[in-house]
Amino acid sequence: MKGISLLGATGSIGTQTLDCIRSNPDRFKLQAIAVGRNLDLTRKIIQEFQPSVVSVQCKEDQEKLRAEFSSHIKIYYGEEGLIEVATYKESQVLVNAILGSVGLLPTLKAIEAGKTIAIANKETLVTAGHIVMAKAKEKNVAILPVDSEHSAIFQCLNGESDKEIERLIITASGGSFRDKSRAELENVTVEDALNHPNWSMGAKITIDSATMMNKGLEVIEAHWLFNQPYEKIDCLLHRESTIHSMVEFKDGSIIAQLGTADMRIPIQYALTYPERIPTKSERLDLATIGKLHFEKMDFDRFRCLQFAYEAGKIGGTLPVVLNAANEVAVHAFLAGEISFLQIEDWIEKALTSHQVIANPDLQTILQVDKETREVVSRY
Ligand SMILES: NC(=O)C1=CN([C@@H]2O[C@H](COP(=O)(O)OP(=O)(O)OC[C@H]3O[C@@H](n4cnc5c(N)ncnc54)[C@H](OP(=O)(O)O)[C@@H]3O)[C@@H](O)[C@H]2O)C=CC1
Ligand SMILES: CC(=O)[C@@H](O)[C@H](O)COP(=O)(O)O
Ligand SMILES: [Mn+2]
Repeated sequence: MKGISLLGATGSIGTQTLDCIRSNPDRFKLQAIAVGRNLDLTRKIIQEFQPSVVSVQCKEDQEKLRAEFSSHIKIYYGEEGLIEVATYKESQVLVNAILGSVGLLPTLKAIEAGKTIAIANKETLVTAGHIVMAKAKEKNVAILPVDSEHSAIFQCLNGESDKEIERLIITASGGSFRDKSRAELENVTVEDALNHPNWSMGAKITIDSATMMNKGLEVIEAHWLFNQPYEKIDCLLHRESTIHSMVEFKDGSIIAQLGTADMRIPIQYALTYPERIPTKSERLDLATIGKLHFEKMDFDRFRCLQFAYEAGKIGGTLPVVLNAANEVAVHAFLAGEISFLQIEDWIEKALTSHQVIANPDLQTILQVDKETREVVSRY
């Protein structure tokens, strides 16, 4: 039986992880969960899965749940709670499906505690990939990708050594506005942006997909997970999201991973790796799909992707700024405070005004993250 700690249990990846656990009660036991503010769903999860540890975002909610549930369930809140969940002694695996850079610290603590990490949260690797991967190596801890593209690349690589790889090819759906010109983007609404053509996901990543920042974050994530230089990481527009990503090898062979747009497949693979077991997911029917389409990525059209490549290549604290500015700008867009195109303006302004610090330690990363949020919130 594999004990699982789950950060972000009430979210899109979190609830799909619960579905994988629910489908395999003989294999997995949900031991600990962290959630944000969705108490109604949290109550249901506690009743169904009876985790030993629960963490909520704020003290007020901790008090509410403490009054409702038996003292056998330990209820924490805030950063301390995230760490309690991530390092819970009965869990072998941490699924990091929380939103944003708040996922970094608990992940590092879980690595120190020797937990296997199933990582969906991109922000952890984007902001501190050098620290996370070094710590994982030191502690001999596996970092297993959940993000569909990275799971695809992981499966295509299947243990091939670095020197066999010619390039990684990350596919991109193009998001909600892939058929709009830049002029047409001037007046798009939040509702339009949240209408992803292929995937059902949380609001923030759906906006990232529309700006192409999601692909930018994935490029940086791939750089760290697969130890490849940015020059060997390409993106390809593929509107069907049927091929989740590919690897081209030295001999010219390209290996691709395909599947339906159902995150339960990569989530479950991270939980059962190296085994594969059945899922309830719909099967891919290529004869019905008929055709797959591919287009070159347009970096003028999708400026956030260009920003991410530049930030990744320069490195240091610049990816921290990229991520924090993006989180604040997307939040402002979702709140109706700025337009869609202002998201990239805010990110560009934050990047160009930042003095890069090379090889930052954890404290510096957390400080730059905090300062960037403060600065960008005042734009
Ligand atoms: N959705 C997808 O298909 C994919 C997502 N990812 C990545 O996975 C991560 C999660 O995405 P997704 O599931 O879509 O996001 P959602 O917005 O659906 O869920 C986010 C989760 O994090 C919780 N949360 C947010 N802030 C805090 C906080 N400060 N403290 C504690 N909990 C918090 C939310 O709690 P609550 O709702 O209770 O407030 C919720 O459980 C992101 O990094 C995303 O980029 C990667 C690949 C695919
Ligand atoms: C499901 C998943 O992994 C998302 O990151 C998804 O890939 C978003 O798709 P696009 O960013 O390609 O629109
Ligand atoms: Mn993805």
